[in-house]
Formats: sequence, C-alpha cells, structure tokens
Amino acid sequence: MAEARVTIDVGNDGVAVITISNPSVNALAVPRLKEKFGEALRRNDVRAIVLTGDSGKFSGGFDINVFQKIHETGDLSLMPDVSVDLVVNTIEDGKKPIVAAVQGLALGGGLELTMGCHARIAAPKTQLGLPELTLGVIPGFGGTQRLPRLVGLSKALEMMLLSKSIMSEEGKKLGLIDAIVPPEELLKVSRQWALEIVERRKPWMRSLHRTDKIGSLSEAREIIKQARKQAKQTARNMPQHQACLDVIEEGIVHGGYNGVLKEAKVFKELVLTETAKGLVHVFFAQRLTSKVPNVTDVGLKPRPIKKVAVIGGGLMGSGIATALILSNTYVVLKEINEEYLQKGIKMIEANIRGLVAKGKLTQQKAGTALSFLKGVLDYSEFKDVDMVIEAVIENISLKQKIFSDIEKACPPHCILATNTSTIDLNVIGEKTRSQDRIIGAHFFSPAHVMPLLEIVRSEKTSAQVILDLMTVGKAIKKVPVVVGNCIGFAVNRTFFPYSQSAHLLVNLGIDLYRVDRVITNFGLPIGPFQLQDLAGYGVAVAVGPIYDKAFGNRVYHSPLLQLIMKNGRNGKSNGKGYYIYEKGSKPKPDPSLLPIIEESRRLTNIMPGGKPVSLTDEEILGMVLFPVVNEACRVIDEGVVIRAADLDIASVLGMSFPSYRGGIVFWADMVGPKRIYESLKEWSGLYGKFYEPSRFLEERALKGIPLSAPPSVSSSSRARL
Ligand SMILES: C[C@H](O)CC(=O)SCCNC(=O)CCNC(=O)[C@H](O)C(C)(C)COP(=O)(O)OP(=O)(O)OC[C@H]1O[C@@H](n2cnc3c(N)ncnc32)[C@H](O)[C@@H]1OP(=O)(O)O
Repeated sequence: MAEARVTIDVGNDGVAVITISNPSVNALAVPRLKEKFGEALRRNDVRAIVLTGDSGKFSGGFDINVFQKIHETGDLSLMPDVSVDLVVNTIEDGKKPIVAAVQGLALGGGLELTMGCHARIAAPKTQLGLPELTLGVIPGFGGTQRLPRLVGLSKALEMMLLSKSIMSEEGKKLGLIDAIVPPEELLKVSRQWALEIVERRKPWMRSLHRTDKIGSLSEAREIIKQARKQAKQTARNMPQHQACLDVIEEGIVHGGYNGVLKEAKVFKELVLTETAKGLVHVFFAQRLTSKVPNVTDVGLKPRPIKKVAVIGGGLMGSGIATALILSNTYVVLKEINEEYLQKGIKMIEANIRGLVAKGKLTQQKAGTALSFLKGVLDYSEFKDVDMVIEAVIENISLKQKIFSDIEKACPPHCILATNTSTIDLNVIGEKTRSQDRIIGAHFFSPAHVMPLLEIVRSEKTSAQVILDLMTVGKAIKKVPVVVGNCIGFAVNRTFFPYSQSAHLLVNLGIDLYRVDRVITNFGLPIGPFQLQDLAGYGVAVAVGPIYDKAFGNRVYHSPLLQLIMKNGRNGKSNGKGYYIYEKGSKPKPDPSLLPIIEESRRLTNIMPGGKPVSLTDEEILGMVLFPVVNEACRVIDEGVVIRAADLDIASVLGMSFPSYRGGIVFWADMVGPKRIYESLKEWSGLYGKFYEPSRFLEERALKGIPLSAPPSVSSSSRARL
C-alpha cells in the first residue's frame, strides 16, 4: 500500500476540502485526518468543510493492516481513539458544518466518518456498507449508533449483521444520503451545501442526536430479539453478531453517546478474539492468492478470452458452462450425441432458472446469459475458441484422445484446460506437443456456485496461460488459487483423509451421526457422512485406487461404503445413504443402518477388546481433522501450494472450512503443531499408520515453528511450483 496522505485545500468561498488519499482504497489514516480537521476548524478563512476521497473513491474503511499488527503484538494502543475524539468531538460537534462528498465506495470506518458529518452528497452507484462483522469486529467509529438513526433499525441490522452494502440510490431513499449528483458536480454541490448550512438554509443535522427513525422502545426491543434469534442460527460460534446487538440496544435504551462508548469498549474486546484473527487472516490471504511469483510480477498482460469450449455436459461441464455464460462469455458446449447434449443444455437452463428463483438473477439477465450458449456435436466450432475446458469422466485414455483431438481442432493460442480432480496433467497431455498450454481448471461442484477455482500447473505450463486462466476465473467471480500438479492437487489431496478418519471412528465404535454433529458444531456446514451422501459414492469408489497407489499405507480402508452400496443405497441421489432423504424435510438418521455398521465393525475388528472406544467430542474432532492437517503439512512441504495461506483459502472456499477459524493451516497453528503432533503419534501407536505424523509436522512441532511459516530451503522436495 502506498503512503497515506490527507490534504487540505481552502477555496475562495471559504470551504476547506479535506481529501483522503491512500491508494488503492483510501484506507483511513487517522492521525493525518485529525491534524487536517484541527487546521480547518482553527483557520479563520474556513467557514465550512467538505470531506472527500481521492481517485473516485471515498474510503474502504479503517486500515485493516492495523488489526493484523494488533494480532501480532497484542498491543491495543495501536487502535486510535477515533469514535469520540474525531467523529463525535471534532466532526459531529465541531463548530463548522462538514459535508461528506462520497463516490465509488464508503465502507466501514469510511461510511462511519460520513455519518458523523452534517450531510452526505453522493455520486450515483456509490457502494455504502458496514462490513466489519466479516472481520470479526463491529463498526467501531459510531456506526452501530448512527446507521439505525439514519436508515431505521431493521435496515441497519440487515446491513450490519449480514454485511450487506447498498447503493447510494437506495441510500437516498432511506435517508442515509441527502442528494445524488453526477461525479463531476460532486464537489461543487457539496461545497454549496456546506455553505448553505452555515447560512442556515439547510439543516445542521447531527445523526447521533436523532431518534425519529428508531421507533418505540418496545418495537426496537422486539426487532433486536428477533435478530438475536436469527443470528444464533446463522452465526454460530462467532461472538460479534450478539455483541453488535448488545451495543445497538445500549444506544437505544441509554442514548447514542452511551452507545458510542460501549461500542468502543466492545470493539477492543472483539478485535483480540480468535474469530477476528481468523477472519482478518482470510481477508488478506484471499487477496494474496492473486500474487503468483513469476506469473503476476513479470509484466505479462492477460489476453482476452472471448469464446470458450466446454467438453462434456455432465454435472461439472454444465456448471462450468453456466458460470461462463453468466459472465457473458460465449460458450460452445460439446457432447457426443444429441441426447447427452440436450441433457447438458437442460441442466444449464435449470441452473439459470434456479438463480432466478432465488432472486439472484433477473429474468432479462437469464435470457442474455442463455444467448451466449451453443450446443455442438463436433469440433467445427473449435477453430476460433480461446480456451477449451474438458470436463468428461476421469478416464485417462479418453482424456488423452480428447487432448490430441483438440490440439488439432483449436487455434495455436488456445488454452487447453482440464477439469480433472485427480489425474496428472503430464499424463493427460502425453499425446500432444502442447504441454505449455495445458492447465488444470479444477472447479468444485456445483461449479456455478462454489467460489474456488483451483488452477493446476505442470512444470511446463506457461506463465501466460496461468495468468489468462486466473483472469477468466476472476471474471466469472471465482477465487483462483494456483497450485502444483499432484494427485488430488491441493484441496482433494489435503482432505483425502477426512472421510477416512470418519469411517475409522465408526469402526472404532463411535456413533456415525455423532461424528457429523461434532464436525457441524465445529462449523462445517455438513459432516463427512452427509457430504459423502451428497457427493454420491461414485467419486469415492473411482478415486480409491488412485489414492491407494499414491498414498500407500497412509490410506485407511473401510468396508462400510461397499456394504451400504450393496444394501442399495446411493446417497442423496436415491434418497437413501447414511441418512434418509425425503422431499421437503431435513436428512434423517436411519436406524436400519445399524446392522450394516455392525458388520463393518465386525469385519475391521479394530475396537480394542471388541468394545466401542469412549471419546470426547474434542477427541473426535481431532481424530477427524488432525490427519487432514498432517496431509496439509505434506502439501506445504512438497510445494504444491505457493504459501500455506493459499491452502487456508482453498479449504475455506473449496471445503467450506469455517472462515472464522482462518482455514485449515491457520486453525492448526492456533491449536498448536505440538499438540497435533503428539496426538497423532499417540493414535498411530494405537490405530496404525493412518495417523503417523509427517516429517514436516514433526520438525515444526519439535522446533516450535508454526506450520504457516515459510518452508526452509533445506525442506525436502519443493519442486512442484
Ligand atoms: C473501526 C472500523 O469500523 C473498522 C473498519 O473500518 S474495518 C474495515 C471495514 N472495511 C472493509 O471491510 C472493506 C474491506 N475491503 C473490501 O471489501 C474490498 O477491498 C473493497 C470492496 C474495498 C475493494 O475491492 P476490490 O476492488 O476487489 O480490491 P481488493 O483487491 O479487495 O483491495 C485492493 C487492495 O486494497 C486493500 N484494502 C482494501 N480495503 C482495505 C482496508 N480497509 N484496509 C487496508 N487495506 C485494504 C486490499 O488488501 C488490497 O491490497 P493489495 O492490492 O495489496 O492486495
């Protein structure tokens, strides 16, 4: 981030324009703001003040880097007193009118500063929001008090608890914005407005003193009560939602100023929580994924990708095609016969209809998206495509044949991507001479919904091709994470022990549904057994031998899956798996599964003394997740990911690992490598090689080094990236 500046410019009209200038989002530089406001309030030639931001943006809020410094040092004094000293005393209660001239975005502390001002003038389509809860804190510059007073309690709760921003047009209707003017008139109108306040021709409004939008105390309490109930369900394990409601309630009951004081106190408590640490880590880690050494830092420019061919109209292919057409990219969907092609097109139409039904897409945009789709049965349309994404079944010879066909059918610049989740890219491209443009584009199902795009490169994939796919990924609203070429790549490789540990626990006598419950209580949306039901068993069966070959004796074999398949269960697809699935109701545990589980326990015979083991929920959690951490260590050690933080993002976006725990490696460092190592060592003694700690974990645990610390040069084989 470039150096933060705040400038002051006093015009002949007696208006001082204070401008925040801190590329790229004008994060707030508090000491300089205080200094410039002090100057403007002191100077006799200044009658009124306009506060604005440079380069078409007001401000993205308080500098989040400061939170990270607080997390590293524990030093709360790094957090300046803005709320009372600057926003209440200097701005809101200052002796000169202050108008905020807002455009682009005003988020978090940025919006809070504007709410302390006496009026807000905005350019069209300015984004306004208080997203602090996504960082594990609450608005800390008075936002919890002023937003309800400006837009009403219900709307303010929606904006804060769901971190939902609004546009200035809606802000105008709600009363948050006083006028909307074209960007070129923003400063002129704001200056005039400020002078009119001086001349008492416009009201001198202090938001914190208002009560007209709050409603009666009993109404407000009822709204807060409902919000508490909802937050209990939707924001489990996180303290900031209930804390935000406490602070709002304080202000409603005891007045805005008391609310501001409580807000500042609670903010300081929250900023030190593990939740804030995890979420702030995820914020920066996600942005770091777009920095790929030797790809994004060597002056390359992304090439335009206008037309993409998707081969295979199954679940994955149709999801990928959906994601592409939603971003107005021309897609040619290829299938082997008319029947399959129509099936694929119908799936894409259903995906689009689903988004319309959920209110995520207008009917008009749905029609536009579908106009970008064309179904084909041969390669004639491939002559001018910029990229092909192959999404057929995991069959090596089929993929090899397709790649040698598309090498001939496509222009020489065309990117040749595969959506394989397991097969080595070098094997797929073996029959071509185009290894430099072969790349993995690993989407997660459903591809038009899940945000992660794992971009897999081989040693031969060119930097230009990686950059192009990263750009396409961002254009279709995915978060691309570049990883190396290995079995399962980063996500499936790291999580391969996840369901195996769950099976092992069941064979040790632990209740299957309890395992799922422990995992959902931890924060994943569903447990490993429900996940298997949802994904279908075909994937597990197909990848089993591949994992066996690659990972040898650290694979745990359980007969349970085969047994339940023999029993006619296919998971959610036929309504019967580990759970019973009935339309309109939640998945139900199935008591008739017990004899099958018992058969699996009999066959594996691993219960000590033939008796079920007794474990605490914490032990169950560790026995499921520590083997995942162990594999994550190997993934880091082998250089499959550029940095540990990439695996955090991949786990959050690909496996729905709770973001407030910071991702798998961040969480492991919070738990402590030593504890994880010692537990795994103990379990490997009791239950075998599946739990044996990796060399990397052992080294880090014994030397007291966090798993996320950059690997040492002497580390084993960092050859993949
Ligand atoms: C006390 C107060 O209540 C507390 C607060 O104000 S906390 C801050 C509240 N504000 C937020 O949560 C907004 C966070 N930022 C965002 O959501 C998005 O960055 C944005 C919508 C502003 C812009 O998005 P986009 O254009 O996609 O750019 P994005 O890549 O995210 O950010 C650009 C750069 O600005 C940085 N940045 C964005 N907001 C920042 C902030 N508030 N502080 C510090 N850096 C910030 C990003 O880290 C990134 O840096 P990089 O280029 O070195 O990677």
